[in-house]
Amino acid sequence: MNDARPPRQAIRTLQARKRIALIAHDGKKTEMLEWAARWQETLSRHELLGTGTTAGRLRSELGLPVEGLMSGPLGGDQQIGARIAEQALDVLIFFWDPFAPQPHDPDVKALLRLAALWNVPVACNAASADFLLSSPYLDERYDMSIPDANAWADARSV
Ligand SMILES: O=C(CO)COP(=O)(O)O
Repeated sequence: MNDARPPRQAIRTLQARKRIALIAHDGKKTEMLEWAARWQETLSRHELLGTGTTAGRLRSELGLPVEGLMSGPLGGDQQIGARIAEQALDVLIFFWDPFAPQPHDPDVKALLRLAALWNVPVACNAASADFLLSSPYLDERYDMSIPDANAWADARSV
C-alpha cells in the first residue's frame, strides 16, 4: 500500500475577513436558506462564493452577495476544491444530502477530501455551521497547519 504523506507541515494564516463557500444539495437548500437568513449579518462581513444554484438562491432570496461558480453537477464542487488547493478558500459550509445519491458523488467526495487534506474548517449541517460561525476565530486572523507542498515535492523528486 502506498502510504506517502507530506513529510512536513507549514503554517497558513487566514485573514480576519474569511472566504466562505456555501453549498447545499437540492434537498438541503431550504435549510441552507433558513440558516443563512439567521446568519445574514455575520455572513455579509465576509467574502462569499458558492455553487451556481445555491449562490443564485442566496442572492435572489436574501440579497447576499455570493459569487456563483458552476452548478455542482456541472463542476462547481471541483471549482471549490481547486480554490482549496490554491489556498484561496477559508471555510466550507456544505449541506450535503445524506438521503439523495448525486450524479456527481465523486466530485463531492473529492471536495470533502481536499477540505480534510488542507485543514479547511467544514460544516456539513446547520448545527456545525452555527458552531463555525460563532467561533471567535471567524473575525480574527488565524494560523493553521497545512501540508508543506514544497517538502512533499522535494521528497518525491529523484
Ligand atoms: O450539487 C451541489 C453540490 O454538490 C450544489 O450545486 P448547486 O448549488 O448548483 O445546486
